[in-house]
Amino acid sequence: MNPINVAILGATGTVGQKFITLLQGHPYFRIHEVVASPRSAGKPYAEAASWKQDIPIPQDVAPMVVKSLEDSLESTILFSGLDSSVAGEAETRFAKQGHFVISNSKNHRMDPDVPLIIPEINPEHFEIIKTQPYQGAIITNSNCSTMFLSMVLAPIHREFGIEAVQVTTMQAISGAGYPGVPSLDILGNVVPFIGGEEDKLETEPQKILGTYTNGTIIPADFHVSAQCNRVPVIDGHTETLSIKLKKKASPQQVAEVLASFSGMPQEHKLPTAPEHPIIVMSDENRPQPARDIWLQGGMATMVGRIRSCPVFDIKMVIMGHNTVRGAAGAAILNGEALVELGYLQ
Ligand SMILES: NC(=O)C1=CN([C@@H]2O[C@H](COP(=O)(O)OP(=O)(O)OC[C@H]3O[C@@H](n4cnc5c(N)ncnc54)[C@H](OP(=O)(O)O)[C@@H]3O)[C@@H](O)[C@H]2O)C=CC1
Ligand SMILES: N[C@@H](CC(=O)OP(=O)(O)O)C(=O)O
Repeated sequence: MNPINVAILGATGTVGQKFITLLQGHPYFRIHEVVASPRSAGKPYAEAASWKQDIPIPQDVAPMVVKSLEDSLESTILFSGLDSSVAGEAETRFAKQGHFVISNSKNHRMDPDVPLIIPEINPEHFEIIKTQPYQGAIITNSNCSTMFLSMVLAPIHREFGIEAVQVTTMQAISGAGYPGVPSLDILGNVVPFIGGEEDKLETEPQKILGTYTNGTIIPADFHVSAQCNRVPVIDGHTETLSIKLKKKASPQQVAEVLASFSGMPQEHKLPTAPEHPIIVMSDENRPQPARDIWLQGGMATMVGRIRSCPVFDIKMVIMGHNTVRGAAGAAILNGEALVELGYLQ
């Protein structure tokens, strides 16, 4: 396959930098354009970005002149890590122009004709892009905490049915972008509020686990109650859950269903797919963000402490890399699925 040219929208940001890192040597995609705010536009990328990754800025990207949202773009796929203040209007405009926009931003996630894709769970939802009034399309991935939550709820819901979920998050500071949360607010502290986050966790999983019929996504019918906290961890969102099941199951049965879960990315061996999307850990003090986020290249959801809940039925701890599986890696996997399933004609 000839490499497909891609642009990174919001290329200088936390998610944008992760896109650039993860796309090095990608077998399908080649970075052709980088786009950011008027503050960065016109500068070489290396000068515009406050680079925070563990590898140097790739040599082919460093001298690229940053474009602005007003420029016309040449790339087929636009991976978007745009600030949500500008993502909504810009992504619509680019889709109208014929680009395939694969977005991390919240703006279009709940639009009725926009799929909210986790390809292990709902690749059939891609079909809805045919109903969009654009020459191109908009495809979204979920909020980062929703990603790990949905990944474990999907196999449990399929096997046992879910009535209700209570989730409490401990979210890393990289989730707030750069420069993000001031150091004096977060060092030695926990902030029990992340604007808009609880609403996303309470609505996005039902759309992802919903049923696609006749051009509509009918949301799954369980309730989620979420409480979200920012904690002084650099990368890795941890969540504790209690789940009320429709059909009773033992912790052992739940663990088996989670450990054996896989989907379309694994069947098609997509380049960014983790071999095992869910890793069930047996040590009683795992998963931990400082130890476990890079398992399966940062693309897995780690699960531990699966046990009975005296109030609901089952409780557990889950964790994943928020800027990889929770953001850039998820969007790249969606791009690979889009290509593999033949939607990019
Ligand atoms: N961090 C995470 O873990 C996750 C983030 N997301 C979402 O991804 C998106 C990006 O997040 P993140 O990378 O953390 O944020 P950052 O604040 O780190 O980066 C924001 C990016 O948007 C660009 N931008 C800001 N204003 C404009 C503008 N007026 N025109 C064009 N570009 C602009 C910035 O460019 P410049 O540098 O020039 O200002 C920068 O490249 C957000 O919508 C966020 O909600 C989703 C899931 C997880
Ligand atoms: N709000 C998330 C990151 C994020 O930007 O989410 P969303 O894309 O849903 O706005 C966090 O703070 O960790």
